[in-house]
Amino acid sequence: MEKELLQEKYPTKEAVTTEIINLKAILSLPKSTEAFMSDIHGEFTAFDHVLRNASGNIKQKIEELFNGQMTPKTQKIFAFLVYYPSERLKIIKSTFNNSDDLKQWYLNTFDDLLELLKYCATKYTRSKVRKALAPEFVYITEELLYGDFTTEDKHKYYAQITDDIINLNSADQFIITLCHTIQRLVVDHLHMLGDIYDRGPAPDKIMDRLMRHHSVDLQWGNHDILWLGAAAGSQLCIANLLRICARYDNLSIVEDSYGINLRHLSLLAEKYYQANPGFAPKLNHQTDKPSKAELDQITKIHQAIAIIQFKLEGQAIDRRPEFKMTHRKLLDKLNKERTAITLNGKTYPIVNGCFQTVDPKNPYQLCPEEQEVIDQLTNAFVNSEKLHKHMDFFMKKGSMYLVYNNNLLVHGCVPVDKDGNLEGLTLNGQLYKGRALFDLLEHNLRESYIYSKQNDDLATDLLWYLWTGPVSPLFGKRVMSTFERYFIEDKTAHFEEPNSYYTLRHEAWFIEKMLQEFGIDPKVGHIINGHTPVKKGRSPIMAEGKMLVIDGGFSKAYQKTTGIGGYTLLYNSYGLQLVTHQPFTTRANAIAQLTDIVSTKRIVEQELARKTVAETDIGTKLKRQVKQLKELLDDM
Ligand SMILES: O=P(O)(O)OC[C@H]1O[C@](O)(COP(=O)(O)O)[C@@H](O)[C@@H]1O
Ligand SMILES: [Mn+2]
Repeated sequence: MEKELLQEKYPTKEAVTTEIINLKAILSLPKSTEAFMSDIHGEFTAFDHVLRNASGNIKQKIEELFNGQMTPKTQKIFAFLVYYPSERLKIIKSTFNNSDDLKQWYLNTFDDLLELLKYCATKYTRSKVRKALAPEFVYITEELLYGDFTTEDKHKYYAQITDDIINLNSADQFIITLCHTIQRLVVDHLHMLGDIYDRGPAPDKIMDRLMRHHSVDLQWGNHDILWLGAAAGSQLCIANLLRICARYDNLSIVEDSYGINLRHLSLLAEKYYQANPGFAPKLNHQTDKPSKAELDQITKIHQAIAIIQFKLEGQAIDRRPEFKMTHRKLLDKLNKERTAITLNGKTYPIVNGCFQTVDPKNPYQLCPEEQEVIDQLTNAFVNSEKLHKHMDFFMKKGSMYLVYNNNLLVHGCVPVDKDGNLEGLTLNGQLYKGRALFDLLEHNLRESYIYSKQNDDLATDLLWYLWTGPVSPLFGKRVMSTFERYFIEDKTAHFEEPNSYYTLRHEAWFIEKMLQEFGIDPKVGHIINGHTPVKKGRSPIMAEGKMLVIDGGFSKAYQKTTGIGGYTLLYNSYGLQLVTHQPFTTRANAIAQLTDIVSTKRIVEQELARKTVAETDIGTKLKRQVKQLKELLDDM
């Protein structure tokens, strides 16, 4: 802060001294808990559950506090009240048949919740706890929380407060807000390492939830870029996004949640495409039950938008030779009959072909109806109010990477060659690699988002590059073999060669080098990635604990690969811990059966002494403020 501003804010010696004491007290508090999650892929209910149980932390705190006083079963019932207060209150209350018993239950529950809240609040200043309380209950909660119950008068006074809460019918609301405050205090800050969108059914609800979260940052994932790109007017992103929504039977997100009309696309699909097993949507058999007619329609839309995508990609590759992607132009490699394709000297038969709108003489040209459809869609995406609400938030809280408390947070990778040298992208004669590549891509993304009317300028094309380009840090593979996966049976043609980063990241020297590139002390820092599901039997902890991969498969489609339901990484004053979650079934089931999904917690790194706020990024800022205040005091 400027000296003049400080002087204005703290005009007297007393004011300055008080603030210095305040700040120093905060610096000596234990470091608060950060949670890291990644690759939620539209699985809102599982995500919401993990937020509510604070990645298993609430259960642990209840254990620490009430072991010996509550049986494990009572602890579980209590924990679920904290996670789902409204729903559990209804269930619990229905078990009482007289008001006296209910009143006793309320009194006991107030006591237990206040004790738990007090325990969770020890790390924070009173002012921070106050901010986490519902305004209408601040006064009462503070009285009960910090009150002195020793004298008889006081006792009466507190009994009066709790009586009033019950008699004025505020007991349920009081319990609900106490539970929410506990949820909020247990994890102080949330990092989301990308891929909120695609595959699962409710990314929009995740965004709504995040927008209400008290403290969050986001690192963009390759799938999120498709939605940011769509809002920024990138037709390539729109086509890819719609293709994936059709593939996972999720078109309703686009139509119902974001109000984008797909009628034109559907009419085009109906006109040109037929049933085709290669384009039948992947269904989540627990929740999806489309009719035969709906399935037919989705299958046709899926083909129509895939072909538009392949055509638009060919055009972009020609427009941007600097992307070095000519090998990804595939429509012109089909034989005349469109029954075979020759790639890298090898000919493969085509299965499930649907090239009826592809003109062999001009394969990348959209037919007039396709052009009309994609233009209409672009207009709809660029103008969707709800989409912009979510994407504005993504822009505000999001970035390509984040350096936070000595950790580097990146969704995918830092592109390198096989020897671990930084690999880059040359644009207008200049090579961008490492941190500069991330900064360049972020700069262009922000530019393109502001100027959403343009849809084939470099900044907009770079959004598509982020999704699929050979040196994209968010994608991390040489090619995305979407075309081959649809039309070629031979699995060898589906291979997507990963960047060398993914082999090298097992080695400590390499991670140290990458940390240095981002200005982080390699001795204490870590890299945290999402993006690549950690396969069954493999460890998410690599390079002597310096590299952590937290894509544990929140996405149902990937749970077979990972064998679990997802990871959360926690970083608190004691160190780093990795929490494994079991697959989540349904919210109703969790509430009724009290099924928690936390299974194990693994210590990644333990601090020798408990870490304090002084040792964090915020601590550094506060120390700077203390220094300035001391200088001010000297001048007074
Ligand atoms: O599982 P699907 O729907 O076939 O998608 C596979 C595609 O997804 C990708 O893995 C990208 O998505 P992720 O970021 O989730 O890995 C591509 O590399 C691959 O071609
Ligand atoms: Mn990803």
